[in-house]
Amino acid sequence: MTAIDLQTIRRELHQIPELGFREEKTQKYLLAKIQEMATDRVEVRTWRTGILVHVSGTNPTKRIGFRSDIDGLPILEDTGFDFASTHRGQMHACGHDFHMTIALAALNRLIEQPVKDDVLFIFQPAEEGPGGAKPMIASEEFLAWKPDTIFALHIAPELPVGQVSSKSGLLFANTSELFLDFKGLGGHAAYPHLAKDMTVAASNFVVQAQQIVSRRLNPLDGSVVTIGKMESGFVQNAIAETARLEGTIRTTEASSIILVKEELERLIKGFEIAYDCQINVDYGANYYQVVNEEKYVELFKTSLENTGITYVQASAAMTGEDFGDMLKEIPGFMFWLGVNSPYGLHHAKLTPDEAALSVGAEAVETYIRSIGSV
Ligand SMILES: CC(=O)N[C@@H](CCC[C@H](N)C(=O)O)C(=O)O
Repeated sequence: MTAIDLQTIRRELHQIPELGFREEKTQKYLLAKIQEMATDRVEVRTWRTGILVHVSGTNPTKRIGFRSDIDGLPILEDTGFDFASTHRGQMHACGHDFHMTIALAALNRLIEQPVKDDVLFIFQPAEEGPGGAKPMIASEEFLAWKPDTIFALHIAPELPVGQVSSKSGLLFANTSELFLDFKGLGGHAAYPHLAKDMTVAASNFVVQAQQIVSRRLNPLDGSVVTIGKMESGFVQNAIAETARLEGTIRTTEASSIILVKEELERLIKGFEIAYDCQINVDYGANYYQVVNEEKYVELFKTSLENTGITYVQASAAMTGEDFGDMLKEIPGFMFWLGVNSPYGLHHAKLTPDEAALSVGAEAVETYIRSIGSV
């Protein structure tokens, strides 16, 4: 595939972002591209909205897995691109359009020039939520082709094009989604003393929850509680009877997720008394931390030595990834790919540089060749 093809594919995918487990158009698009390049060495299976592509090696002793996530986010795009999302309110704001394009490019090269080992390309749905990795790796389709080692990449807006980055050990945090529904007694805006105002309760809850991180957890353990969405009431002159908070918990220690949840539940009990209301909590999806195995990070670093790609040491980040659930079962690693965007991940103006597409494809192909041809 030429640089032009990569740009076209990325732009076409960018226009059709879909939320987790609803990636029907994306799946159809990917299947058509895979079909164009398939030979008798290639077998394809679908799992829900995901796809598994198996490329048989010439003399296999193991199977190498490369995973790309395929879903978008519920974010209203504001890039001004002439190839912006055609699905209003949904955007590839986490670079999964890049991840898929790079996977297709590497797949194409591996089909044209196979290695000794088998290679499995995994197009996984629902990374942003509710989590596709766990159910996918438990599926019959996946288990039939379970890789011996696995890897994945994620775009890094803050790194320049031409740079990749990783580390052994912890790369990404443990996560848990957080959904809170408040129910009190609504009323007229002019009579606050006769109502139980859920806007005030939820607002105070957001502030108090921040103190779990600063006052209840060991400061040496990294943790984050972020409320990304808040909704309450219907009109400016009525007291809100309901409120909803949506957020996420992140910790660098798997056990700290439990502590944060215990503290949240204490807070909930206190708020129910203080604000005379009911609060329902739902923890949604949980992802296990991404832990890279040193051996594979070293092999990756070595594989890049004769390319123009620069490897730099990463620090752990509080981002989450359900790829952590794959790495818990299958040894491997994940790396960051520099894409030099002035706006970060999950921003409505994320603008990764398309020059990074060929860098990503080269890094993936080079690594597979280096461990799959020996
Ligand atoms: C790389 C990245 O940005 N991943 C997401 C994963 C989201 C998990 C889940 N929906 C949650 O918010 O806990 C991230 O936000 O880090």
